[in-house]
Amino acid sequence: MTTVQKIKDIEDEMDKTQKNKATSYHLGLLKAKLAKLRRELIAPSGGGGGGGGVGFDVARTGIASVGFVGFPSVGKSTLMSKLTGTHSEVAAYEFTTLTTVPGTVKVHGAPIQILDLPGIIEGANDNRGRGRQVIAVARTCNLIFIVLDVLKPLGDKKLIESELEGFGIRLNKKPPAILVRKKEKGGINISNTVPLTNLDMEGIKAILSEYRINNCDVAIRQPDATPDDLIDVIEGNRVYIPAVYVLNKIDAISIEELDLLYKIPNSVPVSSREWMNIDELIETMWEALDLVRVYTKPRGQAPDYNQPVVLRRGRSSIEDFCNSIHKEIAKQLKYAIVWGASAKHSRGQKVGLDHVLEDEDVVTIVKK
Ligand SMILES: Nc1nc2c(ncn2[C@@H]2O[C@H](COP(=O)(O)OP(=O)(O)OP(=O)(O)O)[C@@H](O)[C@H]2O)c(=O)[nH]1
Ligand SMILES: [K+]
Ligand SMILES: [Mg+2]
Repeated sequence: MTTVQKIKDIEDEMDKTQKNKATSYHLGLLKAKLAKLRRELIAPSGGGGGGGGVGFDVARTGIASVGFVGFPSVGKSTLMSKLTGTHSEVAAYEFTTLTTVPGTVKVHGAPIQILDLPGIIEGANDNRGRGRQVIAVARTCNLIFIVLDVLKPLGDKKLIESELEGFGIRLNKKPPAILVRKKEKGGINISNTVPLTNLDMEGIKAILSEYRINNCDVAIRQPDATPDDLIDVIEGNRVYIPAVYVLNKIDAISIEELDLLYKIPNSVPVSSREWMNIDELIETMWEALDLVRVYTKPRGQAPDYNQPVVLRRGRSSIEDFCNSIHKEIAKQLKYAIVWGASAKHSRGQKVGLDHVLEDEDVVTIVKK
């Protein structure tokens, strides 16, 4: 039996199994088995897997990258070309784009790399089409634009999501607040700081046993944690990436139809070809990227608002700020003065290397 058939069998059995207390253990086992098979499926039998393959790996530039994922001919290249001014072939036939095409767009002073990708088809993680390479690139992006054709958005949305999920990409989700610490002995210890709604002891035990984990501490701090969350933590190779649903070709539908589309969370309706609502799309991109702009103020002078130093959230300390200007600066720092949201007061706060900056802060570096 092939892995794909085995997966299908388990999915069928899960569909047939009623979800209740008595079946928690059984369902937990099935879910863990399924996760292991899916891993087998995407693990490369020869060459790469995580890597892109010829033409898929492109040089990364800019502070963050946005990957365009979608079925063929939904308008990915039309959008990317107009957004960045970089040429990427557009045509009415499917699979016009055959490789990663990079471009750059400057948003609020920050250069953002845009990666136009080939269309994917259902069964991408079964390596049909170029799905595997496309999704491998998507896995390394800071934001994914899932581009949908408004004439068939909902069905396509589900399919694309499940292709990405199959590759360990978790969209618009935080890593689960679950800790699994394996030990040499002592059996299994499960503790939860919150009442659990989707996970019970039987289910947890089944999953651990399927992974042959006999000694460990499990600490759960998330009330709605699911068996899949636990499996994600055990598997450990998941990536958590924000996604925006770009509903393209709104020029082809009526206002009434458009009203319904607005109900899809994290979505922006646009027309790439007619350049409709692109401003909202860019603003949404900016917010989803969650970048931190820092303006430099030389001592005794006005801040330079034209050339922000752009940092990523979580890597926005004074040290990160110094390093992004020049490797030596952090060593020479006596202290920094900060104005803005991260500062305790408006007079300018004296801070050290580990101070965390916020978007639009102003910084003066004082050297030793
Ligand atoms: N009506 C309408 N047509 C569009 C829009 N954007 C793109 N198209 C058309 O859709 C077709 C496919 O556009 P592409 O940009 O090549 O689509 P793609 O997603 O890059 O396609 P592949 O690279 O083949 O996956 C072309 O005929 C475009 O002119 C839009 O906003 N409205
Ligand atoms: K096309
Ligand atoms: Mg294209």
